Amino acid sequence: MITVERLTKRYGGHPAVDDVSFTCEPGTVTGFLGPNGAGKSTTMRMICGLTPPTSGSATVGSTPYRRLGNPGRHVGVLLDASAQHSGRTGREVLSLAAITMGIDKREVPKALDRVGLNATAGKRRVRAYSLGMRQRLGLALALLGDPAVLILDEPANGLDPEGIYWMRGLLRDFADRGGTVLLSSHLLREVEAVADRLVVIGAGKIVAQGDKAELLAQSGTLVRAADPAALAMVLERAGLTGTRTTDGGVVVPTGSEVIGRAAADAGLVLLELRPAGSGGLEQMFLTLTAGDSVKEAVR
Ligand SMILES: Nc1ncnc2c1ncn2[C@@H]1O[C@H](COP(=O)(O)OP(=O)(O)OP(=O)(O)O)[C@@H](O)[C@H]1O
Repeated sequence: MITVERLTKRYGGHPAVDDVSFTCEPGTVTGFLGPNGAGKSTTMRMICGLTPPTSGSATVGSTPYRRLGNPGRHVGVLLDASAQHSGRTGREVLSLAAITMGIDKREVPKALDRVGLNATAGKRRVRAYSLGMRQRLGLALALLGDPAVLILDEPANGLDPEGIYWMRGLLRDFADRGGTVLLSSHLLREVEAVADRLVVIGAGKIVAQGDKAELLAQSGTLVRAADPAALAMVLERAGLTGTRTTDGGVVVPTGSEVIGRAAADAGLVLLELRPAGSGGLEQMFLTLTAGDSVKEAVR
């Protein structure tokens, strides 16, 4: 369990993280989503005791990270895949961590195997690793102490599609066995595929959070008509404001019945009328965290 209460971090007068509160429950994957510079890394660094908060608090299993004895046995952390000493081999990185955590070194080959790094990769120096291999090594390190909680900052960066699919399976399995996962990304699709809950942050503030299915259900109705101009007029007359999707539909923040009746009254032929689902979440993400960097996030 991770509990974040009113965390705030100011740099100079600028709030990088502003009054952020959320919890991550055992058995769930929480997707921490926001565009570049939104405050995800700063929040995670505060949870892990690396950045002191200006105010507020964070606990892992009801204890502040810095007060955890042998923290690697409680929480696995991957904040920066390139933080490892580049002159060490993957095996050495894990062996040193095993000694620090009091873990049998025989666990090291198993840890490498768990993340798809073979014996040859384990003997190579980290400087020769691709970013994807570094992410895998970082994940092996996070999992080495058999923790109940995982905190991962953009772990899919540098992984190829097969690697991303593999990682989703690993995180899903970890949560299904009772683990708690907090996973950040600036890519909606990446998080949406694996998360049970979403926490969306924009400019340091939480802009939405909740159960993924509930957020999807709240995300409006997608409507598409044979005559888009006539649909626009019908919506306007009904006092509804929609957001155009890239493929010609309109997401309207209301239920399907209101739109269906308005269209029927106007004799308008509808081609599609359904819960907006992930398309709506995409629109919500764009609206809530409006800014240029967000355009990249929904690709
Ligand atoms: N050490 C620091 N000193 C000053 N400003 C900082 C520092 N660390 C972060 N910031 C600022 O805080 C804000 C939030 O940054 P943060 O790295 O937490 O965002 P992020 O959501 O993780 O983005 P990204 O995905 O780009 O890493 C940004 O405006 C950033 O410039």
